[in-house]
Amino acid sequence: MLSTRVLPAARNAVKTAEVLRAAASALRASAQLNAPAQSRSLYTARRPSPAAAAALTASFGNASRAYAAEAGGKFSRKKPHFNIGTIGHVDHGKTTLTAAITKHLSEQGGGKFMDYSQIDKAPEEKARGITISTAHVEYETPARHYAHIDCPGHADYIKNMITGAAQLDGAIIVVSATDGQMPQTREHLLLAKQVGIKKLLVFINKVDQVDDPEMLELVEMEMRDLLSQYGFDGEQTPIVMGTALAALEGRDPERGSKKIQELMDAADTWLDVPARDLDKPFLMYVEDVFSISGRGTVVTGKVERGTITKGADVEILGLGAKIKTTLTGIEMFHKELERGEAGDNMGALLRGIKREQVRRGQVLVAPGSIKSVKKFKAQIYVLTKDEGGRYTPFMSNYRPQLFIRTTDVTVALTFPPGTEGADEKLVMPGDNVEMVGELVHDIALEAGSRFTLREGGKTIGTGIISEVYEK
Ligand SMILES: Nc1nc2c(ncn2[C@@H]2O[C@H](COP(=O)(O)OP(=O)(O)OP(=O)(O)O)[C@@H](O)[C@H]2O)c(=O)[nH]1
Ligand SMILES: [Mg+2]
Repeated sequence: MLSTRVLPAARNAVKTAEVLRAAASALRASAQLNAPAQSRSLYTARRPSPAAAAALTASFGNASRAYAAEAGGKFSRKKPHFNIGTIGHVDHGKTTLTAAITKHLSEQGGGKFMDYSQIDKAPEEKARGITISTAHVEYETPARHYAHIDCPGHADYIKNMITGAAQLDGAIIVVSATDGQMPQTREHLLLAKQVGIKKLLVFINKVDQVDDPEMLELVEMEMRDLLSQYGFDGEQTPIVMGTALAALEGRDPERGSKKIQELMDAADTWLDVPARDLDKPFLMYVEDVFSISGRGTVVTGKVERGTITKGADVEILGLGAKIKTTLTGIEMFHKELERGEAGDNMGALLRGIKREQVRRGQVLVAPGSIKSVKKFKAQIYVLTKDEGGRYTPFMSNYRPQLFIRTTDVTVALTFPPGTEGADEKLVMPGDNVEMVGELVHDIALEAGSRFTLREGGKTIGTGIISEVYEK
């Protein structure tokens, strides 16, 4: 059963993640303080990272993971957790559907009913200096535990999806039967694709307002076309038609609650729970490098994902390097370990590597699991001046610093080839724009990597990579 304590806790997801990060860095700091001066430990005195880098390297993906962990801790951990959301054009019924789902599932013991007004007054959260209003709602089916995100406005969806402040593993795109697909239906579909959402569900809402069954068929056909157009599975994607309002008001069960049940059954079966960080290929970012006499070169940093065991082959990647080596020792808090895993801050002893061969900004990875590239395509949200961003627009060939993990590299941003009027085109503060980036040094990047753009000491944008180019 749902605990009422979960909801306020969940709303504070971002804050919670901040606290967790602060705690983690305090732990690290104390580990350093406790290190004996002449220790042969892998943890020797560490240079403090610049404050800016510390703030920026914190990945916002963590916020939702912390959120999931926190929420999950109070539910049955046996159930897989899934981050779902409602997306779609203004007024098509996203919030009504969210409320209807909680009502329907609460009647089966799958959570607490949240009425429309509770969801609609979404609290504001801060992510990377950006204010986002997001309602976090929770419920469970017999198969899964869901955290559901509903945003009050189009701008909030854009920021949320790009920053990943409340990451979506999958989404329900709501489309009103009276209007069919509308501009934001398409924009949200495109964004969903760009941020790496693999599968969607469609809910065609307000069927009570349409008498002509052919009209409904048409909306469905159009949606299937549109899904395919944006690279989703237009044929197989479940499309459920119903009325969220009837479900919420407890009338017309044939088109109300039964359809909500159908939608949740489709969510349980069609939407795949993503691989947990632990199951992904190993990646650790290099924060610092030491030479320990008699032992060799040690790098310290955080394991972003995957697991590693002593004796495993790894690759040092980025900033011009691609070096195969073997990890001959793992240490955490002055203890030698056999295994490190996602979330650990560890020291890694590398065989046959000179101190000069490895540096901050590179990564240690499972060989071949990620590429180091200079060029990529990304979806970027440009902060407004009220969000601490630029006061003025920028043009093609703008060159801010790109911050990712422990490094920052100058990037030249241009419009994708074929963009009309690219030479005169302006990017305004507040815009969501797709751009091609070219870095002055190569770094390990892949689709889904999130980054921050800074200029003159302030954050001016945030982005997510949709594609990398090897040449
Ligand atoms: N007739 C009818 N009206 C509905 C249905 N679902 C929602 N509505 C109404 O449509 C209007 C918009 O619903 P919301 O749930 O606020 O839509 P939304 O997509 O969350 O809107 P924004 O958050 O403003 O983008 C409200 O007046 C709802 O009562 C339905 O199934 N049938
Ligand atoms: Mg709404």
